[in-house]
Amino acid sequence: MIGLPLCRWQLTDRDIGWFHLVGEKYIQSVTGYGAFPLMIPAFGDDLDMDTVLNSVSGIMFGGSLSNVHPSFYGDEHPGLGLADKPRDATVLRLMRACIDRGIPFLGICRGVQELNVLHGGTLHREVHNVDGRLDHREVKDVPDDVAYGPIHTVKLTEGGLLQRIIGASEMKVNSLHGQGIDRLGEGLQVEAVCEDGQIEAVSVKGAKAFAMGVQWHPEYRYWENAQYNALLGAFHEAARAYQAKKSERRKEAVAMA
Ligand SMILES: N[C@@H](CCC(=O)NCCCC(=O)O)C(=O)O
Repeated sequence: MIGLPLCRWQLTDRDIGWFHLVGEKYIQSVTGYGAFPLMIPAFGDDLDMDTVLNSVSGIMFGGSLSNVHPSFYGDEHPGLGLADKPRDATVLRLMRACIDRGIPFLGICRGVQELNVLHGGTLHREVHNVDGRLDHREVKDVPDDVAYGPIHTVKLTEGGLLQRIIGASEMKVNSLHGQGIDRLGEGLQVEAVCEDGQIEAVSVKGAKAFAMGVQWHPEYRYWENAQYNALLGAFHEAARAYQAKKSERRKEAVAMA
């Protein structure tokens, strides 16, 4: 079972409460690898962590139109665009727990930004307004497969985990984000950098399990892109290994009882 943390949005003006949701492409990139998605509500401090963490063999922190609220990286200026503090609070707890317990995880787009913030890093509020940076935002008024098509090149860190998974020194990726990593969080390893210098992928140094975030969207039609498929496949492989170890430990505990 792969956990998918949900966003908490208001979809109607009617007073019928909030909606907790995730894009279907994230669900498909779980079921497509033979796993089942566990939807994790954005309950923040009220989330029953033990139930979630005991159920999953990995967590995929997907993208969202909302931005991480700057108060989570020590900036008290108002946020830009859509906020989702319940998701921020939930995800930061979950990621911390994954790292502590050695549960494999993959952060995608907003997910890599959350990983950086968890490690004390900061975000550029608008990458396109940083000197020398490309515009990393979604190209509007084009078909979906163009908007989500590979648009710029990232260089993979020589000898890094991502480079070993992909088996190349660079790859072309899609780009649909306004924010991005500014100051790198402590304990993170840069895994990929865009041609304009923007950090595009990081992993947790010395992690007990797969612990990586990428700024692009490997879940978008991953079956048509061998490199996206390799990345998602590596995450799912780590989740299967984690699950096998967990089952083994349970069997041993039963045998000892
Ligand atoms: N809002 C942040 C994060 C961008 C992001 O995660 N986009 C996802 C778009 C929808 C999707 O395909 O899931 C930013 O702008 O940097």
